[in-house]
Amino acid sequence: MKTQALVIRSYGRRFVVEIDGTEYSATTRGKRVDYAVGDVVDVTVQNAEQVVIEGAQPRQTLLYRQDEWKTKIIAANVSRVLLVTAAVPSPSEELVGRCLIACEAEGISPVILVNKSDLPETAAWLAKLELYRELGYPVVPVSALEGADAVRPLLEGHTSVLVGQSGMGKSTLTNALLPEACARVGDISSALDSGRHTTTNATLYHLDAVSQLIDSPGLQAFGLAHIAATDFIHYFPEMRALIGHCRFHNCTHRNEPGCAVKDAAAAGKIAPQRLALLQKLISASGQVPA
Ligand SMILES: Nc1nc2c(ncn2[C@@H]2O[C@H](COP(=O)(O)OP(=O)(O)OP(=O)(O)O)[C@@H](O)[C@H]2O)c(=O)[nH]1
Ligand SMILES: [Zn+2]
Repeated sequence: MKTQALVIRSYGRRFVVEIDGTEYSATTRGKRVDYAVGDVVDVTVQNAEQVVIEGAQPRQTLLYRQDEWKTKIIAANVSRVLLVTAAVPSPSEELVGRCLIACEAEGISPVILVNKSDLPETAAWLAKLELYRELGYPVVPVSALEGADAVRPLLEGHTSVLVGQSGMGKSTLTNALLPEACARVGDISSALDSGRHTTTNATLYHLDAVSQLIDSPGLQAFGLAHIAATDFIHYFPEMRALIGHCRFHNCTHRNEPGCAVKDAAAAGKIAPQRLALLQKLISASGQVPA
């Protein structure tokens, strides 16, 4: 029987999909394995436990990161990214900036969750993140240990994904947010989890009839090699009005005279770390802007 299914768990090469609330273990045809949690896929049902994925329906959004060599899909069809940060252990502001750019590039609305608000170290980290609130990104303090209720209203009607460095509290948040009945992982997932070489890439949970939450594994870097050098500036909201105002159309905003972006930074209108990130992304892209 052929039908459609939702990918709810990814192990890299194997998947768990859901059809009408029932989980199936899924393999793919041939070498194609680039399916992601959140994908709606066409499947052939083989028996009560197994399906084969034949292909994917077009995606509304695809959140992924890419270094020089490798693409890492985070999730498909998400409408909201919850960027989970915390004052401990050692948050990276650059990672926050990069994740925001990935969201902007895909047209997904990001929210910065500042977890562990119960810790005294949080105040200083919140002060640093004030810049991002000024740029228009919601910055929401929360304590997963104390209940995570501040997050609930953000999830209604969305497929949301938790993204962030290891140890920031994504799993703790997920557990705090899940309705009691969903907290346990289904039988198929448990069976695959206990197998060999099963790196879980992400898991989708149903919060209610219209809201889904995807937990993704911790990341240490956020490669943006899929974005063209000249496109980066479009994803910095504070720089958009300056596009086309540099003297050179292929300005790298580094050493060129008449650079509108550097002038704005010198006048205090653009934060130094934002200019530095733009310059770094353009250099790292290795592409000479056309
Ligand atoms: N004080 C405090 N500690 C928290 C809070 N949320 C999580 N933690 C702790 O932070 C540590 C990491 O939490 P996890 O939920 O495992 O973090 P994670 O982001 O899922 O980490 P990865 O699985 O490596 O991606 C654990 O020791 C949690 O108990 C919080 O709100 N307050
Ligand atoms: Zn410039």
